[in-house]
Amino acid sequence: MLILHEIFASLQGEGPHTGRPAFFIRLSGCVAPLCPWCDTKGAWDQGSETSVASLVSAVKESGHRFVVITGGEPLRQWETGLNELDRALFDLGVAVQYETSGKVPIPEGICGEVICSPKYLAGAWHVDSESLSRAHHYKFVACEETATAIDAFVNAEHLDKDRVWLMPKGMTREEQIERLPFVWDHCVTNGYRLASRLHILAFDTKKGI
Ligand SMILES: C[S@@+](CC[C@H](N)C(=O)[O-])C[C@H]1O[C@@H](n2cnc3c(N)ncnc32)[C@H](O)[C@@H]1O
Ligand SMILES: Nc1nc2[nH]cc(C(=O)O)c2c(=O)[nH]1
Ligand code: SF4
Ligand SMILES: [Mg+2]
Repeated sequence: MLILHEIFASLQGEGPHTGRPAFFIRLSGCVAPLCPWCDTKGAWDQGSETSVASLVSAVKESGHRFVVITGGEPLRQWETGLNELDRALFDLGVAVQYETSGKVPIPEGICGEVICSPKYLAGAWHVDSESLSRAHHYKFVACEETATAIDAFVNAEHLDKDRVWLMPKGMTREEQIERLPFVWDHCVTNGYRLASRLHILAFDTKKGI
């Protein structure tokens, strides 16, 4: 059984697959320390038990061939059903992409592609550094206060800059637009990729999009 917050069809709004039609599965619950600026706080504790089989059926019925599994922190449910969902979708030939903070280890042998968004909170990084190497892309939440810490982290962990994405911090359209030039310049200076938050630019704070 998985604890599910919501499912919806949309476009991937962030990162390397931006603009790609996607079926979203948002699992419930996160792990400490929680991000004070999280734009999905409702997923921290609101959810209901849902079987793997019913989620597989929902994906099949949707007709989508690309599934984004997010949260909350989805990988905390790996041993209680997510591993079965991962394998079932792989067997169906559906492409899967995970959104994870990396606060919990990225499981060995995971079939889906992993986008890890390491969190810098209260002056420290909260990411399982062993599993960093299992991530395919790194997506940092960037603002004026975190830019230097991101640079230091990328260098210390020897991350491949071609797989490093900076995404402006901001849960509203206004914040996104305001911060975009700063993050753009920081990407130009440091050779990172820029990830917009297209769904926020299109729909602002609307939920389930
Ligand atoms: C809600 S999180 C869920 C997945 C996972 N817990 C994580 O943090 O990666 C999905 C994405 O939204 C990003 N995010 C959440 N709140 C944000 C904000 N206020 N500004 C920019 N990105 C944010 C996260 O960094 C992550 O890349
Ligand atoms: N459209 C859209 N794209 C997204 N990419 C990652 C999201 C997430 O909340 O994990 C997200 C989301 O909430 N909506
Ligand atoms: S790790 Fe992700 S879901 Fe959890 S509080 Fe941070 S941004 Fe929100
Ligand atoms: Mg989101």
